[in-house]
Amino acid sequence: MARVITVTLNPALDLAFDLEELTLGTVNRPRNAQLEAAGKGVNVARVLASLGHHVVVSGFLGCDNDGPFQRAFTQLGVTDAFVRVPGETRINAKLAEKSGRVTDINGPGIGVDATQVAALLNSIKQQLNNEPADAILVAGSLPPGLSLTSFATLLTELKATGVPLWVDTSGEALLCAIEAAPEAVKPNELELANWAGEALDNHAKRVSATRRLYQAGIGQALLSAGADGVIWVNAKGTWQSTPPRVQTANTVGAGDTFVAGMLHGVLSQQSDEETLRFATALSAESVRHVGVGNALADDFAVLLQHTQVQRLYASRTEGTSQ
Ligand SMILES: Nc1ncnc2c1ncn2[C@@H]1O[C@H](COP(=O)(O)OP(=O)(O)OP(=O)(O)O)[C@@H](O)[C@H]1O
Ligand SMILES: O=P(O)(O)OC[C@@]1(O)O[C@H](CO)[C@@H](O)[C@@H]1O
Repeated sequence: MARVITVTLNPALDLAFDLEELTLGTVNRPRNAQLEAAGKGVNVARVLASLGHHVVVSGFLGCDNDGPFQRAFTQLGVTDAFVRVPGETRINAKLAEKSGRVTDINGPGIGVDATQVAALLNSIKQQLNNEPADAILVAGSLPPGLSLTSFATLLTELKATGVPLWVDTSGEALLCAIEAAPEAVKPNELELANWAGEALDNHAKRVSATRRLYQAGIGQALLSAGADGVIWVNAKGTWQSTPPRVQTANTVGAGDTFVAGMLHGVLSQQSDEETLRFATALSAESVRHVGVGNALADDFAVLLQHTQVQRLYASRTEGTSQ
C-alpha cells in the first residue's frame, strides 16, 4: 500500500442539505442535513484510507472548530499533520435537490500568513523525513492571505522534494499550478476551458485541450467532464472513459473520489485501463449519495462492468501533426 500526503489549504465543514426543490427567497426545509469534515484533500484522504493506503492529512485548520476533523481523522486512521491557525474553519453549504442539481455555497475560508505557510512547508518536509511518501496531493482553493506567488513557491518546493505532486484546484490557482508542471492535474471541463481559452463543448475539443495540457509538462493530464466521463493523456497515450448511468443524488466529492481512484490505481501499479475504469466507476458510485465513493458498495462490480474505457491513441503524438 502507498503512503500519500494530502494537502488541503482551505478545508471546510460541509453542511449537506437534501431538498425536494430549492426555492430562493423563502424558508427551505430540507429532508436531511449532514455536517462532515471535508475539503478536497480531506475527501481524497477518506477514499484512500478506505482503500487501505497510509494517509497523512495536512493543510490549515482553524483551532476553534477542529473537533469534527479530529474525530474523522481518528475514525479513518489517518495521520493528522494539519497546521492549526486561530479562528474557525469555514462551513460550506451544499444544497442538493431531488432533480440532482447541487448548489454549492463555499465560504472564503480562514486567513493565513507567511509564517503559517512556512510552518506548513516545514511540517510536510518533516513528514517526508520521518517516512518517504509515494505522492503529495494539493487540492482545493487557496485561503485568504495565501497569494498566488506564495502558492507557486509552495508547489515548487513540494515538487523539489522529488515526490510526485498531484494538484486539483481551480481558477487562477490552476493556471499557477500548470506553470509549476506537477506530475498530475485534474481540472473539470470549465476549469480546463479557462486555461484553454475556449469552451470545451465537444469531445474533439476536450481531447485536444487535454493533449495540450500534457504537452505543457503535465505527466498525467486528466480532464473530468461529469456524466460525460474522463480524458486522460500520459506518456503512453490518450484514454477516454464513460461512467455508467446512475441515479444522481449528490455530486459533491465526485471529482475528489475520481482523483483518489486514480492515485490508488497508479500507486498500486495497476494498468492504465484498470486504473481509469476503477476511478471512473468509483466516482459514479459517489454521486448516488452524500459523500465520497464506496468501493464496497454491493453492486460495485456491476458499475465497473458498465464503465466504458477506450484507448484513443497509443502515444501522445499519434493522431496529431507532430
Ligand atoms: N452524473 C454523473 N453520473 C455518473 N458519473 C458522474 C456523474 N457526475 C460525475 N461523475 C463522475 O465523477 C467524475 C468527476 O466529476 P466532475 O467532472 O463533475 O468533477 P468535479 O467538477 O471536479 O467534481 P466536484 O463536484 O467534486 O468538484 C466524472 O469524471 C465521472 O466519472
Ligand atoms: O472551495 P474549494 O476549496 O474549491 O472546494 C471546497 C469543496 O467544495 O470541495 C469539496 C468537493 O470537491 C467539498 O468538500 C468542499 O466544500
